[in-house]
Amino acid sequence: MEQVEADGLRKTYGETVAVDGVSFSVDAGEVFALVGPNGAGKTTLVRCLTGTARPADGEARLLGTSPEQTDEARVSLLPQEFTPPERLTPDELIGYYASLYPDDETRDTDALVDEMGLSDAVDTRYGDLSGGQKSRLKVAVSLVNDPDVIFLDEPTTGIDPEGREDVWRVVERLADEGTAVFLTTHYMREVERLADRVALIDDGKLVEVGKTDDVIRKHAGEPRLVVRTVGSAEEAIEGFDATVEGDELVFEGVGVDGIGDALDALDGAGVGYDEVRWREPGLEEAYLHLTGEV
Ligand SMILES: Nc1ncnc2c1ncn2[C@@H]1O[C@H](COP(=O)(O)OP(=O)(O)OP(=O)(O)O)[C@@H](O)[C@H]1O
Repeated sequence: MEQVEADGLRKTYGETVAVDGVSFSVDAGEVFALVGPNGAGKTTLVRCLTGTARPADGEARLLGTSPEQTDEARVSLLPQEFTPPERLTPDELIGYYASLYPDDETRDTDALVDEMGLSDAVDTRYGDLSGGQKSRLKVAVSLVNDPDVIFLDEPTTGIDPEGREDVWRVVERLADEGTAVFLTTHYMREVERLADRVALIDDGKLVEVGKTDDVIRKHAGEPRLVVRTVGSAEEAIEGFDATVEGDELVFEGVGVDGIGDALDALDGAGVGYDEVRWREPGLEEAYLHLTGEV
């Protein structure tokens, strides 16, 4: 079932068109990622969908109704700018947010604290937590009401890799349990790991929406084998379908199966090399192509 829908959504601030005719939908159990450059319109789009940037033109629907009429207890929003009071501890903060909802509609808060890796810090004041602990606590707070739809606006910014992994596991579990997750992020690895579908917004418009794998296949370009030659790359290139970049030979379009043959051919031609790199392009490359940055 479609939990979030945008149909021709448009939001202006004076002369600025922050969101410009955006349409898409997010299903239950789906992780939908929104990516785009700074100022592209991501936060504004989240605000239109959650009813905090109104009025907007076009239509936004949340759990089948307008954002203003949606049952708030079934929705959660973790905004970028959420800053809890410095003096509250995780225990107090989570307890406070849990108290805003009926008991049977909240998660087990001890389990939540544990899952977010905060058990050792439950009594530490927010102001004394590390940056990563603060971010994980904010995600934990956004989960207390066990929402059917959750909007996470850059939830892992400033978190170390281990803490990010904790957040990712929670997001995966949420989606497995049927929650619709709307995620904005600047980390393409996060999207590759979590998102069923990705939308790229640039200058207020959706430039691409699709399954993450399809978007990568369509826009990321070819894999590259890069070989650093011992002698001159200019001389070594003779007879090879490659290009020279500095002291390296670059073979475009060589898949993982082709690496052995390419190196055998170099060996056969007596070309020495001391470093070989191969990379399958991912969402990062697709993003850069789509935003015209390469
Ligand atoms: N309340 C507002 N008043 C005026 N202009 C705004 C307002 N909110 C957003 N904008 C403008 O709308 C555009 C989109 O901003 P938005 O914050 O949605 O981008 P974003 O993609 O979330 O950026 P970032 O990745 O930096 O968080 C920007 O030009 C911004 O300056």
